[in-house]
Amino acid sequence: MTDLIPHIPSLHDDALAQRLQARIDSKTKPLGSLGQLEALMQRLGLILGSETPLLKQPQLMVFAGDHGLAARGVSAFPPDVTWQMVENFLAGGAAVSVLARQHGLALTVVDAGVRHDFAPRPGLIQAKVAPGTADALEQPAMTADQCATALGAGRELLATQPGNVLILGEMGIGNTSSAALLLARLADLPIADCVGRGTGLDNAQLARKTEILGQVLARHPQARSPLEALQAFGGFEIAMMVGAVLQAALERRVILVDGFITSSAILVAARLQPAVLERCVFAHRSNEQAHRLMLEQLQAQPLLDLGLRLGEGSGAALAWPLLESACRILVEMASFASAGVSERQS
Ligand SMILES: Cc1cc2ncn([C@H]3O[C@H](COP(=O)(O)O)[C@@H](O)[C@H]3O)c2cc1C
Ligand SMILES: O=C(O)c1cccnc1
Repeated sequence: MTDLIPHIPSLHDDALAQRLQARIDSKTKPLGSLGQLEALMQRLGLILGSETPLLKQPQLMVFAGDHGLAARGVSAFPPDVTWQMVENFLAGGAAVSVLARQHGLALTVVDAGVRHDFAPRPGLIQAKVAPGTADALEQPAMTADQCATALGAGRELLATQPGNVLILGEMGIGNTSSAALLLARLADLPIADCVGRGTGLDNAQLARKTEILGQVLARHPQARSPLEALQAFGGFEIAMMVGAVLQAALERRVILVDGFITSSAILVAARLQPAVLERCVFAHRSNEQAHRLMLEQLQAQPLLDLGLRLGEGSGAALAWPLLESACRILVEMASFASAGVSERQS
């Protein structure tokens, strides 16, 4: 399994960071006045290794999988919604489909483990490990082999994608449960702090979900390493995202992270290879309550806070133009010298 995990070196480069800062500060604006966008310019410049970074052929990849645990009623929606939404993505009707079209993002849906047979068509990658994970209350969601297969497939398929940006999205009824379990175990937090309403549970349903997830954690006391936790709690879409993220990090691509579930894949990847985080841009803070804690664990400053709680990659697609703006400003904006604008007096 460990040969599936590449070493991700740190991007630390003081000289480039200083050149980037000098370039940002030379622009025709008061120092620091572009706020968080300036930190984004630094980050994109360091990831792409340039003072004038160019974002090329961004790939929005929606990883989909079903969850055995969903049969326990941990979601407000039935498991069939997973495959039905995959059809909706491919037909161009989902929120993320609309946003991808608006921003010219290539949208690919990856069947990592949906309990449904899809007809092959453009925009769909068939990489099904199995038709859904096992019920984590009874056994690990995946076998060690399945977990390794998902990681390897995620790495391989990312390696065949063009461009230098990976935009993460996901679909899988029940997957806020997997994300909550991963957060609870890997950050050693109480499950009550990690659980959320997902697709819209009421108070009684939330209490039931918390109870079930507490039992799942108790069922797998030995699953403490990132890979053991991933195997125990699932799902296939999260495991495949971990593989894709590791490969993207290795190839020095920008990784644009969406909400709570895509962040859980980053949490696993970062616990395996911490320098993954240097390649990540966090699009937004989700309304799934535990995303705040998740972002703290990842020491992440999200760009947006719009009260979204959808997933699919929708928040990442909405944040995409900010990345484009950051690069354009670095490349196109005039400096005090080039524009002949007077500098600050004191
Ligand atoms: C129609 C519909 C579209 C969605 N698109 C994303 N999700 C989101 O909801 C699911 C996670 O919430 P839970 O853990 O409560 O099931 C994931 O599939 C996620 O992407 C959706 C959910 C629904 C119902
Ligand atoms: O933040 C997310 O990714 C999220 C939150 C609720 C439901 N589905 C996804």
